[in-house]
Amino acid sequence: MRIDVITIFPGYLAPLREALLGRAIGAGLVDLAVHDLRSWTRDVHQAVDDSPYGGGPGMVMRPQVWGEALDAVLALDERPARIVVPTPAGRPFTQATAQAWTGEERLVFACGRYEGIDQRVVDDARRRDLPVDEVSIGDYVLVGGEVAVLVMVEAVVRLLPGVLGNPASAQQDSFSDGLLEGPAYTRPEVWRGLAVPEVLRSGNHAKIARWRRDRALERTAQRRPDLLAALPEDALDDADRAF
Ligand SMILES: N#Cc1c(-c2ccc3ccn(Cc4ccncc4)c3c2)n[nH]c1N
Repeated sequence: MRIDVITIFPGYLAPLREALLGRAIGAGLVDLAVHDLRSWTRDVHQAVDDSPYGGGPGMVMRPQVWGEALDAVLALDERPARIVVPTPAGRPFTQATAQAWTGEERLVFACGRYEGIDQRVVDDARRRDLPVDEVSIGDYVLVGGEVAVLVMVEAVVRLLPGVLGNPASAQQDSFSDGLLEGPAYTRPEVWRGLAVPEVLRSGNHAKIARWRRDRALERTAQRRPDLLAALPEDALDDADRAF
């Protein structure tokens, strides 16, 4: 997978070259390119924003600069790309989104700042039949798209084959089966008077699996009843319902 990020703060994306993601790049599983939006400005001040039509607070990012930047970055590689525009007004970015994007050959992230990017940039891309997703990582407001890109790239890349040491980890993630994952424990057996649940030390794999499923159902019911309500009919078996 090739990942391109266009931003006025390239340094914000430096963490993508660290740790697990850095190793995925080093192993050739991911190609990452970060581009400074100001490279496509033509004025001495390298202006990327202007006042909003209709008035209101803040500034809006100029369509000319973004249009030229996206055209140039898309032309760098012939692989088909999905354009991703983080925005507080976007559709929710979820584990399902991350999973779906693992099938993309290329992702191009457009990081806005100020009050966002002139809408015509997205409209122009869509009318050219380019796939564009306007997505939000959560119901809170950030200052720009860079942090959202860090979140989304990590969520996607960790799912790519060969990235995680043990692929089973991803299968047991929260949300992978529609539920939150339950509690985890490691040595010592007793810590500050708190013991590891006995069933986890029993060696009885059927009992352990049942206990873990019950804890996941319990935690999901307590913390995210919306996820429980959204489960498909056949997601819960009789043992689950008995819980
Ligand atoms: N994904 C995501 C986001 C963002 C986000 C993303 C891109 C931009 C570009 C500019 N801003 C600042 C801004 C824009 C409009 N209204 C208010 C503030 C951004 C915020 N905030 N919260 C999220 N969950």
